[in-house]
Amino acid sequence: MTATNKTTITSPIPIIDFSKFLAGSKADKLQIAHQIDSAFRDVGFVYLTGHGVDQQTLSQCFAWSKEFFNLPLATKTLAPHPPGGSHHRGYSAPGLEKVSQHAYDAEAIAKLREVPDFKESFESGNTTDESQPNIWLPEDALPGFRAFMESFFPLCEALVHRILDALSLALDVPEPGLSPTHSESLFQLRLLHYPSIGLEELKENKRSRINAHSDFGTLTLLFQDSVGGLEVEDPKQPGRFSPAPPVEDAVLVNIGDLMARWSNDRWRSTVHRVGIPPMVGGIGGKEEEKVLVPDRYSIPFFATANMDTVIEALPGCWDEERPRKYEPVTAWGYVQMRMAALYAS
Ligand SMILES: O=C(O)CCC(=O)C(=O)O
Ligand SMILES: [Fe+2]
Repeated sequence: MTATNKTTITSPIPIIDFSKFLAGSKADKLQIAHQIDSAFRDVGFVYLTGHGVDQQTLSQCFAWSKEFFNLPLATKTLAPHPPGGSHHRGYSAPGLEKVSQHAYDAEAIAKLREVPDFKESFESGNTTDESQPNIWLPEDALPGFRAFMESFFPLCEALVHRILDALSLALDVPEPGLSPTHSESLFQLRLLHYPSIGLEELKENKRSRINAHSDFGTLTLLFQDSVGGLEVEDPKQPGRFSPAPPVEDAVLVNIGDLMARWSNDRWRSTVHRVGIPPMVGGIGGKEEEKVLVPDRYSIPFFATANMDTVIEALPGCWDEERPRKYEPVTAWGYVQMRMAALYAS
């Protein structure tokens, strides 16, 4: 089954009922693990329903996100994201971060930053992560926000671990599988707000929502509101994008670059971007002149492996016919290289 939403936008991304993995028999678990494996091989993305994070909690998370971004700029900047890319926590105002696709030299990064992403974000990590302490607003600026985010974080963390269990089963990674490689809290919960913007600005590429990029960790969970606009590149036809519309009760899960490398490119780290939503004439929608593209809110949760994990081809991902393609690298060395490109100095 592939994804369709209420306005029948079709997408190449399959929808899988993860409750059959979470609570099913051994045979059910194996079946779901193989389905996820095949989605990650084909498109690098999968929708999971029955993922165990309840809808009410998710609605609350979106409501908190809206409240946060509705605060005056002067208040939001009381939790400022530090300059540079090594401490990825706190609030980033529109225009600060430009997502780049494998551009490491200063000139290439400067060029990408000419079309600013028009979005603002708030990042938080695990409360126990001493390498990147969280940066919160003073409690009285938005009472309850911190407590909610601290309670939402472990729900996403738990889901990532169960998806890693499924992947371990698919590859026959010996017990305890991949889950322990994510035991040290290198996760990042991001609240994203794309403010309402004139359609022409997006069409004429004066500003973008989020530029085409791949994620650079292992797995990303993405919860999105009903606005749409997320698009994924066809791995077989670079430059051709199809919609990844919001699907009721589903979390979208995708592979990041580190996991693609770890799997010896069995799984794809697919390029994606946020463009004009179908409802105002984006890919898959009707050509209609509306002046304003509505606000979009999304909540990605990024996972990566413990920094000392040596990333070298996983079992089941290489053999004589498919030799190992990459030198071993630690997760930390790899992430640092990618982060440096995010915030040009
Ligand atoms: O807002 C979205 O749906 C996409 C966000 C995203 O791709 C990212 O933050 O890496
Ligand atoms: Fe992304």
